[in-house]
Amino acid sequence: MTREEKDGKLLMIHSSCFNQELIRILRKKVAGELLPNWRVYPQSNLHGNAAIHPSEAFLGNCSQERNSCFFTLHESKFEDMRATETNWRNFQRREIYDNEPNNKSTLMGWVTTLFFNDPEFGKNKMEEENENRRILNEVFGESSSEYDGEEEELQTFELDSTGNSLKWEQIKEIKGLWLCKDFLSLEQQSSLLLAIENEGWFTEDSRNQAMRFGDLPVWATKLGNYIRETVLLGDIESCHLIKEEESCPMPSHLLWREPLFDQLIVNVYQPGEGICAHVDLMRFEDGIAIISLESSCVMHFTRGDSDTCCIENRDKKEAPQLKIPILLTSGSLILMCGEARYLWKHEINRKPGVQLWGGQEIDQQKRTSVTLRKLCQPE
Ligand SMILES: O=C(O)CCC(=O)C(=O)O
Ligand SMILES: [Fe+2]
Repeated sequence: MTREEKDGKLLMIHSSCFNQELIRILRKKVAGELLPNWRVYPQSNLHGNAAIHPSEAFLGNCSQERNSCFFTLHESKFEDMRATETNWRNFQRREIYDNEPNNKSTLMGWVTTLFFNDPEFGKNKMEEENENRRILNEVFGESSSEYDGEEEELQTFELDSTGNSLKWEQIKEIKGLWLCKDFLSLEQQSSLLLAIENEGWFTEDSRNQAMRFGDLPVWATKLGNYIRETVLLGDIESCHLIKEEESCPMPSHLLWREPLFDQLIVNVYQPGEGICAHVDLMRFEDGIAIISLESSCVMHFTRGDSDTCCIENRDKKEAPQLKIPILLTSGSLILMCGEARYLWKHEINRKPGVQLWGGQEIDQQKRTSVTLRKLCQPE
């Protein structure tokens, strides 16, 4: 165990004006540059948000009584912060400001660190630790490698954030549809396929679909967390939409729900097999993710209600239905929110002659997809 893991440092970020911009700053500047191994998570039972070291040691209360060290960050001081990470015990308070060069900067929040090996702080009672761990598990799913039973599964699927931004493409014809082409590296794709294989769901050829509700396998929870990170860190291609909520692959009210996903479908398609045009059932909330593995395919989107298709076409008889093709390559992720989720049907027709891209027919092999959704809460 490294010193860092033993220390169980917890970095807590507080903000009264929590928004996407703050999260981006945190991800890029705090988690990405200063502490490359730290992750930013939402914190449902504390105010603001917390960045937690991957060892995800313990969850502590943020209070003066518990001897926490306060500091705040200022954009111009990041270099300085990197150099003086060990000085955080100095109880300095530094603040996070937005980064508008021409405007007066506004305070966006502040950061607190807790050092669990601090002699004063380290007198942790066992009970308290267990309770803290329970809360962590509830919020993030079990993730600590200290749990014996998970060891094997953890080894088969790791999604360590590189802290790098991945490119997101907004599909301009379909509001709420975003594509992240390089979501998973080749290595990550193989380890995800291995994790799926290890579930033993598809040992019989006749089975081509597996579903899980509620507690998802660890690898699926990790996948969900990684989706969240990728959205937060995302390199978003210049957008034609100006409204804040529409300029992000997942609106914040969906991105920060807990859990992000609690329903999983793995579909396996043999060449020629696909899925009919449909809108996903209303029992699922908004915000649906599909990860594609193995053979590429073209997914077609058509308006669910053709009457509302295009205003210009409404009066014309037999107006051609708008059909938008999206190429889903292996390792890609699409996110469907809002109109893309509710007003557009999606389908994969892998019959010969239909899977065309760039004027060429796609060479079809086996395709696997992972769909992650959140069940609606019962009324
Ligand atoms: O396999 C896919 O890519 C799509 C799956 C899908 O749309 C669904 O399960 O509802
Ligand atoms: Fe679907």
